[in-house]
Amino acid sequence: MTSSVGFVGYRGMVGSVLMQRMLEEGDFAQIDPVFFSTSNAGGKAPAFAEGADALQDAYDIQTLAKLPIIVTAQGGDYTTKVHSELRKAGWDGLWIDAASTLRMNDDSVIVLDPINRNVIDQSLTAGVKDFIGGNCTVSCMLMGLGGLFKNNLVEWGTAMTYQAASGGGARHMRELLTQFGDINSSVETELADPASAILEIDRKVLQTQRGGLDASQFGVPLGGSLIPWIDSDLGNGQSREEWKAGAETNKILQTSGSHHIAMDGLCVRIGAMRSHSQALTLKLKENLSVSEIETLLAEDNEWAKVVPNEKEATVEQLTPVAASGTLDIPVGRIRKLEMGPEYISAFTVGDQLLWGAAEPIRRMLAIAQGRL
Ligand SMILES: NC(=O)C1=CN([C@@H]2O[C@H](COP(=O)(O)OP(=O)(O)OC[C@H]3O[C@@H](n4cnc5c(N)ncnc54)[C@H](OP(=O)(O)O)[C@@H]3O)[C@@H](O)[C@H]2O)C=CC1
Ligand SMILES: N[C@@H](CC(=O)OP(=O)(O)O)C(=O)O
Repeated sequence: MTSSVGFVGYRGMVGSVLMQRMLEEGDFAQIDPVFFSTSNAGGKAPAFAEGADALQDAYDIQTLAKLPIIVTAQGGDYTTKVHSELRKAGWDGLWIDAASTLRMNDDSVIVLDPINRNVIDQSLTAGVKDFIGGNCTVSCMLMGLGGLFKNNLVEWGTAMTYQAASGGGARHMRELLTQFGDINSSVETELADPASAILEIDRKVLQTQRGGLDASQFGVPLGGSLIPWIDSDLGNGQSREEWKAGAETNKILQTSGSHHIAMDGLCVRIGAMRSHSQALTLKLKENLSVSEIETLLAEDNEWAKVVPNEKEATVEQLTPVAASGTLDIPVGRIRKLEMGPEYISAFTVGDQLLWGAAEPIRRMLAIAQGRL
């Protein structure tokens, strides 16, 4: 039996990855999809959805309200505008959303089922209606290190992130590539001549970075540089992206009281394309051996892939290039730190469009429909 589901934002970057995953998994076999657009109501439904009706207006509350489930990857502004109107109109369907807007509301659940399936199931039973995908960095960290977090073994942690351009959206990815191209062009002649002076190349590159690059999306050049601030300024020295680490980790795990896990760190944008990486320092509650830790991580979920803390394996398997386009979450560089036997390092990488955005909401839809 099929059931109707509304999809908003299906053609954006996150939405496209979501559609691709749903097609790969055959999810549409049990869904009667209704596609919405904020810009092209009446236009053709996407080609992959044979037989689907024309695009509906994503701001038409009456049409939306006929659906038992709405999945959106349209963005926070859309959620802010439409979600409250729908609820005010009495709609009590399930709202499954990639945007951060509703994440920390008391009546919403952050979904990452390999980590908090119990919370999701209890919430569905209790009548919760808003299920929201987590921040990409937080979701990827918990997928890689779930074996420690779920077993209540982490006292506190810091995450120093290396976040890809895709976190800003498609235009940011294009800007990064254009910058790389323009930097290369500015020294093309010198690069072709093996005898040219490297300091002259360096001078010209810097000159291009400082004045000759289009940086309208990121605000400052990212190609050949980095940006140590992501999302808004909370005014207390912390960025909003950094705040999410503690807030969302604890909400996903439903920690309370003495089980609260202090999580903080610095979030940095780097010139990677679509996988976010992070270097973690964790203070554990117990003195576990490295092999015990690796076993816990490897056994926690089928996507966490422990990479031995050796040079060759690390440089081959623990990078954005290795992780991008896959559901694997490589986790490595696990070793005891000088600070004491309970202090460990770890490094993890995850495709922020898959586990970081589309996959948790795809799976939430399957759970809500009893398919997972
Ligand atoms: N980027 C990320 O890494 C993450 C994003 N999110 C959330 O998902 C939201 C959507 O992000 P993202 O997918 O990057 O946003 P996009 O900008 O790629 O897409 C959002 C919407 O823009 C409209 N649009 C206008 N022009 C185009 C075009 N040429 N191609 C495709 N779509 C177009 C589409 O709406 P329409 O069809 O109605 O015109 C689309 O649904 C974010 O705002 C955020 O809340 C969550 C986690 C990670
Ligand atoms: N802020 C993330 C992407 C994102 O959309 O995060 P959130 O879903 O928490 O707003 C990044 O820039 O890498």
